[in-house]
Amino acid sequence: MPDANPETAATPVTAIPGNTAPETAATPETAAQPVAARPPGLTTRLLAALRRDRRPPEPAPADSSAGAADGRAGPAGTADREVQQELEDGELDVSHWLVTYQEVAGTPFLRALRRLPSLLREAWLLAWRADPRTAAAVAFFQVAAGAASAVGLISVVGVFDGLLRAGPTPERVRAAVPSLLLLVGAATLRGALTAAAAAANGRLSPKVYQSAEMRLLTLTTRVDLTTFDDPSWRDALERARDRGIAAAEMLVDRAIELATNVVGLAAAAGVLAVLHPILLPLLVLAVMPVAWSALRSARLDRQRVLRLITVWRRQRMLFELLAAREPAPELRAFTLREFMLGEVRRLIQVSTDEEVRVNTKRVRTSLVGTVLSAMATGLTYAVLFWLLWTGRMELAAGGAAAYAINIGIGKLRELAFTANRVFEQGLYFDDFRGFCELSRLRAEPTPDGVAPPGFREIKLDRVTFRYPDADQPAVRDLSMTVHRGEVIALVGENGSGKSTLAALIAGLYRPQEGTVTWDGADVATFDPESLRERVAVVMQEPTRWPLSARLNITIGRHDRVVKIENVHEAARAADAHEFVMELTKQYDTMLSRHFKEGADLSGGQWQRLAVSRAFYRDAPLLICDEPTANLDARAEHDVYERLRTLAAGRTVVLITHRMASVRDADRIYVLDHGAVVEEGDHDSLMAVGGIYAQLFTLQASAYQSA
Ligand SMILES: Nc1ncnc2c1ncn2[C@@H]1O[C@H](COP(=O)(O)OP(=O)(O)OP(=O)(O)O)[C@@H](O)[C@H]1O
Repeated sequence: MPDANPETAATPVTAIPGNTAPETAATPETAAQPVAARPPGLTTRLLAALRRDRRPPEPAPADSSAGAADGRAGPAGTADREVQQELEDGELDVSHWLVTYQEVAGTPFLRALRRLPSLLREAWLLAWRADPRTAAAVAFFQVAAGAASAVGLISVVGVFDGLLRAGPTPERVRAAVPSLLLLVGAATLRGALTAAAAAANGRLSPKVYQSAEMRLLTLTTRVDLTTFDDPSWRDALERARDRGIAAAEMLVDRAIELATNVVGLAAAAGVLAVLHPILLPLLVLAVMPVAWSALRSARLDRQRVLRLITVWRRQRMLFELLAAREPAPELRAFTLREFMLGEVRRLIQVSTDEEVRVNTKRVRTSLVGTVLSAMATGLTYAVLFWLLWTGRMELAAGGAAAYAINIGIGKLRELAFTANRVFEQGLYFDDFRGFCELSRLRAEPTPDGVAPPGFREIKLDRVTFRYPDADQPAVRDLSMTVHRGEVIALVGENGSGKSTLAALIAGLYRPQEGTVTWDGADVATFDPESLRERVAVVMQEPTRWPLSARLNITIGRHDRVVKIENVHEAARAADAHEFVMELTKQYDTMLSRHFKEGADLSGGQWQRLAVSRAFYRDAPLLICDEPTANLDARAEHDVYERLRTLAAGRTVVLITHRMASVRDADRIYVLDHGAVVEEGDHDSLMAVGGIYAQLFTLQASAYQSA
């Protein structure tokens, strides 16, 4: 899979073998200097503005207008410090990439090495779960290719033995031929097996990715709805989605690479051990500078990522802003194009400077490493010559040993790099695993009970519900009874708990205290899916599904065979039919500008579609959370007329701030701070002269004076 993250996309992470050298790694502080020395940019100020938005307004500094005018000086000059403070406070969290990279950069090699076996086991399990047959095939081909390598190496001994024995040259060549043929055969077989392994891995790799992606989505869609309001879960989701899925795939790929290197190395080491045991430690000695330089180089790379991660994140944010449709009109209206592009250029310059700086360092590292490596290899060969000189080794064995040393050094070098990558991917994969574990714990319970097809009454008994991390309950100690066929209205000021109460009635949230019962049966004993089958909801902010107009209605009951007359009926009931018929392809029009011939709708038209969807669902309980907030007066009137007709035989729970729309409701509940403070029909509530009467009179007088 191509890596979609700018962080990694911009990072050719595969370290370059031989890219060695002792280096004085720049500290993050020194590297951050060029970034900090620049004037604060747009994103910095955007972030600072965001922060200011969330706080009570403060008196503007005297020079604020000047600062805004030049876009650099004045209050913007303090923006970097403010944002830095934000980062330290954790308000603007950029940490999840940082955390992993810090961990990678700081983990000692030996500790990383100890983790390798468990990571390899994980990789194997991932591959096995995704496609056991292909995983087994990859393993078989890799091991067989390694065995063919070993045979090839052993045959080299025979070739040297034949060529270097005493006697006339034609005879020596003849003696070497069988081993040479074996060598060619082994090399051919190894090539074929490696190709087969690559082909099998080509099948396995996307399957691992898909299986990880599906696992993530399955668990995400199964969690309790309140989990979406839990910041730690969202953070875990972001980490798992951004890097975890790709890490699962890469972990398997890197693990296969590692296994291949291990088999190849074992073959070379085996041959060397047979030829002369002292050659084994010599092989390790020869490769040490290479392994060391590989790790140094990788560490340099990680430090670069650490330094640039915020810059890349800002770049990505700006890129999305510039390429998205929603901000496009404002970008033009405020003639922001050049200004924003200038900001992007500035960020690109920062990262380019850093890339150049690190690349120069890596080249220097490589140079020193190569010299050290050459010296160590020279030492290995010196010992080999000494063995030959003193007659401790045959000349033929010496030739084969030189060949095996060469191969072994290559394999060890690759091994060092691959082990490093497995460890790195393992850290990201831990994020994925952590998220899966967390989501399993937060999964919604699925009891065996099935909700009845209908109900006579729904009863809430002393229900209290609190959002995660909220100080106060959104609904507190609330009791009410809703009967079949009634229209119930929930009114109250913003934040009084109406939507939360509606979600509790719909079974979308489970109360922490108290019970919700359908004809006496606690809904907590029902499979939540079966309960929701009986409920239709018009959300306050209905989802704008990027599907055809027809599907936008029929997904209300997606498992029912579509009859076009039912679709039209639902659309007419919500006043949506007329405008849909005016679209280019009527009900087949894609409702997204991202598609060819796609159309977008106005806020009110989307709302009418949402109401149509709920009508089409045809459920005994209909919950409408401000279904007409975006509708014009006539459409609103029509929708309420139809709601009343539709309510026959059903129960409608209506939330609205338009008091005129609720006066015909059978019962009106007035909420305040999550509790019912008034209850009754319009006339009785007006007679009481409480909150309802005040709100109603206020709106009525506003209309009259308008
Ligand atoms: N997802 C959430 N996480 C945390 N708190 C929430 C969440 N949704 C709502 N709240 C809080 O719960 C309380 C009740 O919110 P709710 O949306 O139910 O009110 P409402 O009466 O429907 O408001 P409005 O009229 O503005 O739609 C408010 O204090 C709100 O801040």
